[in-house]
Amino acid sequence: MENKEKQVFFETQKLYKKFGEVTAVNEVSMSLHLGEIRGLIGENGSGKSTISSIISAICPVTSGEMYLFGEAYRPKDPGDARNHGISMIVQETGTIDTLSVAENIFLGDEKRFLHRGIIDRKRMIAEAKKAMENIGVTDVDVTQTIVRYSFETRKLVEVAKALYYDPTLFIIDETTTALSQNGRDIIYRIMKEQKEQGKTVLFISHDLQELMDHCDALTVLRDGIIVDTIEKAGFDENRIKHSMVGRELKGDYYRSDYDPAHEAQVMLKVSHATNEDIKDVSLKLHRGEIVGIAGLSGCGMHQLGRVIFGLDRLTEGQIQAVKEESEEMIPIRSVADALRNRIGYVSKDRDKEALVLPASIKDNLVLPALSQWDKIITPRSERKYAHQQIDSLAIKCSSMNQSVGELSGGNKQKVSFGKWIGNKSKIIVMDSPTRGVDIGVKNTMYQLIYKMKKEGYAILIISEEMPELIGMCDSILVMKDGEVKKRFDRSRELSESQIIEYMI
Ligand SMILES: Nc1ncnc2c1ncn2[C@@H]1O[C@H](COP(=O)(O)OP(=O)(O)OP(=O)(O)O)[C@@H](O)[C@H]1O
Repeated sequence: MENKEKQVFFETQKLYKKFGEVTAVNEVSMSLHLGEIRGLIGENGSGKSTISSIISAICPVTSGEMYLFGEAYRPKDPGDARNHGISMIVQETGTIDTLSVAENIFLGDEKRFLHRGIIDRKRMIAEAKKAMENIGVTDVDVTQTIVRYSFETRKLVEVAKALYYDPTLFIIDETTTALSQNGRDIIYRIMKEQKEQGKTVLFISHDLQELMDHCDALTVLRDGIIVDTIEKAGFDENRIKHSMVGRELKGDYYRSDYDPAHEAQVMLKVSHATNEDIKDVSLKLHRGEIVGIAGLSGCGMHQLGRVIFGLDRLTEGQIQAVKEESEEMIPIRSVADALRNRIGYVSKDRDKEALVLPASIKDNLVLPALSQWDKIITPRSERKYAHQQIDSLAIKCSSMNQSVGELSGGNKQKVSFGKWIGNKSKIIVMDSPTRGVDIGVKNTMYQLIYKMKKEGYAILIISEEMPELIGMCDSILVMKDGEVKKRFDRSRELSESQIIEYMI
């Protein structure tokens, strides 16, 4: 049932989008009202990003019409959409590494600072500062290159950029699950402010709870078709889940035992690890153990994952991994050391660090396995391996030869995760492993992680999602200001608030 009291200002009629043989969006007709926060939910690959990209003119439509305040709306490009009052935050990083924060904010709109044929940099910097302050972020130097900042800060720069243009429709595509609680709170506050000003937010997320908490209505997509639109009064977790996947989701979401036991053998040892982001971090990861790392943005947890995989260097301390079939500990100083010693790493920044976007799904899945397979690799064994991963993770694709860049965000994440499963890596660092993954597949991933524990893998999960850490880990280390402040062992009584106390 559509909300009748508020004014409809935006409509789509029979939007249709095909990518080759794939129908991503199928006759989607929806209306948005002024002053509402509308959630868009659906399984990975159900068409959410495609619809938003059509609305914001990032992606051309195959057929169908859009109307803005009753007038036909056919934007030529994202700049044109922005001029019509529509801005979007994309799921992946939408910023350019080599540019400064200010240049990123005004990318494509530099002409607004043209003065007698040259760009007035001073004014650009002042406006960029203002844009950041508008969203309540004051600790970013807008003259610095954006690559110096964390994933979260880069996302907030995109938010500042979108809001600078005072959009009537602000589209947020699956951004919050990549943010810490602090970053999420900024987004929630902005959504509320937009609503209070009589503007509209289209909010895409896989986190049912946040959708139910913050949205006025939810539109549910399945295979490119709208299957339901539910007003707040009718929000019910089971109804939404059922509507999304078309079946009942049963069983335990996380592991059901509370036994933190693991084997005695140390697989990974971090001793007094120190660099500009982390301070004197020591931990041990045993065979068959899952250790979680919790913390707020800037606490150093993502950087800890990077040093363990040899991506970042230490100034003091060391990382050691056990040598295969022995007790000997080998120092890890580079990615090559990490791979040789069977360490895998699911990066949070999947497009830049985890995947080769133009390469096929098969090649991406097989790549890390190649250096570790000891038998002869044939095209047939590669295909068999890729098939197994695609099936077990329900990767939605037209074939294993499809390029990863064409997949939906959640399906890319499944490839990034699948790369390290089933090969010979025995120590796996997972940074935000279920980012952007729908609830059905999240469940499969948790079962796989648990199975890996039982098979003797040593797993480190770095995550902003506390229920995931509490639900899956044998112990949780809480980081703050680069240091480990507290350790909790798995227990039925452990709660989010106990952990948060040490994060802030
Ligand atoms: N550039 C592209 N080329 C080919 N297929 C594409 C392209 N972009 C999207 N698709 C396909 O369109 C379908 C819908 O993808 P879309 O990204 O809209 O899904 P989504 O609901 O946003 O998923 P997620 O929750 O994983 O982000 C998927 O099957 C996807 O593989």
